[in-house]
Amino acid sequence: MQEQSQYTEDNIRSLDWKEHIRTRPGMYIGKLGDGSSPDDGIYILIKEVLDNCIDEFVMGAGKTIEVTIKDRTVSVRDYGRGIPLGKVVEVVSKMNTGGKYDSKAFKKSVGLNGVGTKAVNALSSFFRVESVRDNQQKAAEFSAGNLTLEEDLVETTKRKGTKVTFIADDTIFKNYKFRNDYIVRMLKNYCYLNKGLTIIYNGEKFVSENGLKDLLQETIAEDDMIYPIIHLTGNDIEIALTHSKTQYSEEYYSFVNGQNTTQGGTHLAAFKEAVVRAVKEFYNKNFEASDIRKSIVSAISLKVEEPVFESQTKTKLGSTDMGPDLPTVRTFVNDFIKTNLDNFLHKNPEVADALLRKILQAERERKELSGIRKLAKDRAKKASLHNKKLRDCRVHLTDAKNPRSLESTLFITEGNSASGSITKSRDVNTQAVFSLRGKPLNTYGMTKKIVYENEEFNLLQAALNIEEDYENLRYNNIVLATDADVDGMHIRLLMITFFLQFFPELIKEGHLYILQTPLFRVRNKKKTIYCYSEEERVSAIEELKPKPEITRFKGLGEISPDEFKNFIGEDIRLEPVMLDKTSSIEKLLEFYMGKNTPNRQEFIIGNLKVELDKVEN
Ligand SMILES: Nc1ncnc2c1ncn2[C@@H]1O[C@H](COP(=O)(O)OP(=O)(O)OP(=O)(O)O)[C@@H](O)[C@H]1O
Repeated sequence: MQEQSQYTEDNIRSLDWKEHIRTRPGMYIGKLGDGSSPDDGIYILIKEVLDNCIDEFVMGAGKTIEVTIKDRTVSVRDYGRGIPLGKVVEVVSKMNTGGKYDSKAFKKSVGLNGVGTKAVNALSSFFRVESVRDNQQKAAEFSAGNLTLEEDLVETTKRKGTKVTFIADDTIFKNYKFRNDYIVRMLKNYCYLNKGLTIIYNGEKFVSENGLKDLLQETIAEDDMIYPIIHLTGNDIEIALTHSKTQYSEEYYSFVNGQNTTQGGTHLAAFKEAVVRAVKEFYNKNFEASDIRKSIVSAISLKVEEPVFESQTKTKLGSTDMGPDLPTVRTFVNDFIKTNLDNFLHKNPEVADALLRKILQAERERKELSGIRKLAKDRAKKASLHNKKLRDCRVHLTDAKNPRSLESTLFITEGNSASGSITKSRDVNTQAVFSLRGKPLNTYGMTKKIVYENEEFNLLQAALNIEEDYENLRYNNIVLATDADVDGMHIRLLMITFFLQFFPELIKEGHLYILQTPLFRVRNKKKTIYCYSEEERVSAIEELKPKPEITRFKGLGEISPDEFKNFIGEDIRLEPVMLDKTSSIEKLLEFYMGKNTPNRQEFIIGNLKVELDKVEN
């Protein structure tokens, strides 16, 4: 009753655009992470600005885009037509204002809502837009979406185009840092999808001549391919595919109107189905779909009119049709692949033979595994009922409707006290804990059978729920939380080996992380600072002068649950395990785990670098 009587006119608020974006940033730019994941909002900000430049390129205006990132200042310059000078302020600060609503030309663009730049503007502590046309320039500056400066029109000799500079607001994006490799990957993707476009990023030049073929070439090494990349292009569709010798699972890249749809959607579903159907028809055999798709490495790009995405971040296509009064996405993709893949296989019998051998091999392996798999599954089921290894959380990645699903995290720990501390201090909604019993098995050189036979791995696989495919992955973040001593490093290495060998996509798609834990605590009566490096320690001591107390943390087990909360809560620091080329998975494993390299192992354990791609071959 009390509550109802408090409900008056005063309770009804309507937010203005800036406020709305700033109170609900997730709706516009997705995750508010610190930049350690490629789908964090700070990268979406860049993308929103870039998408407008790309639209200009697609219109035939401006072949070069310059991107500069210095610390936290991002600037993006295109040589397109330039925003109409009288509208420069409006298009970046008035919701649903844009030039793409009724233009036929923009039907196949991703920018239609008239929202993107406004979101960037509202979420930036500094935002400047400059447009040049007909030797005149108009510029304006904002802070958190509020106009702070509007320059008069001035004469200029600059080339026409638009330049946007912004600094993401660190009261919204806390502790963020741009990761160069994520940005490079994003920019490269733009190049693959826009042949002829040059992007210059901090002076480095990116350009692609062969589109999706170049993309795959980057992901998989020539000698890991069962047959050379098949690259098929048509009106509004481009696909590329091959099969890997070493990779167990399936790998897909998908794009719609130049947008990387990291969560797939109707076009990807259609592509998977179409490949299976075309292959079955070509060989005239009723193969299992999973045998055909096993080890596939592929990409599809589609152009759809007025696409519908499932959110403003545009990572999943929802459209069922190619556009108004056009066939369905499914029919379109299917027809294209049926005709063109079939033709290709007829014309290239050596590829057809290689593919057939691969499918038959997958079939054999599946049958071999099926007996043991069933056993293992039953065992895992029984065990998971009272799985002491797993302390699960409530929200999982598979609960797509729950906005917190992206936060779902599985900590893999070792040692009773560390597991205990994490279990006590975690957020039971989103953080689960899997405890290893001592050192896990070294899986280097073993076959997938071991994942089923080894109880620990089998339970881990069951917890992750990726036995059939990655779509059912239950946690967005898989975090290795081991001590920073030699044993801990070794366990970390063994676990990375395990994932590299059997689930490389988890690494490629950025799900695997290493938990950073502080080396020191520096505090005085008023303040506590946790330090993750020597430099941080020095500056903390400086800050808390004259006589702070300094404690060195040796292992995770030593840190009390209360204290642990500070490291796995909001301020959690995660270092992603990165892998740029599957190409070298074999070589990498050999390098890391090769039996003949005890010296190397010593070296690695002492100097374990998280970025695996830095290994020299
Ligand atoms: N680099 C640019 N060159 C030319 N015009 C631009 C540029 N950036 C923005 N504009 C103009 O500003 C308008 C608003 O851009 P904004 O990013 O806010 O929305 P949008 O691209 O129309 O749609 P979306 O919400 O999907 O991003 C665009 O429609 C376009 O007319």
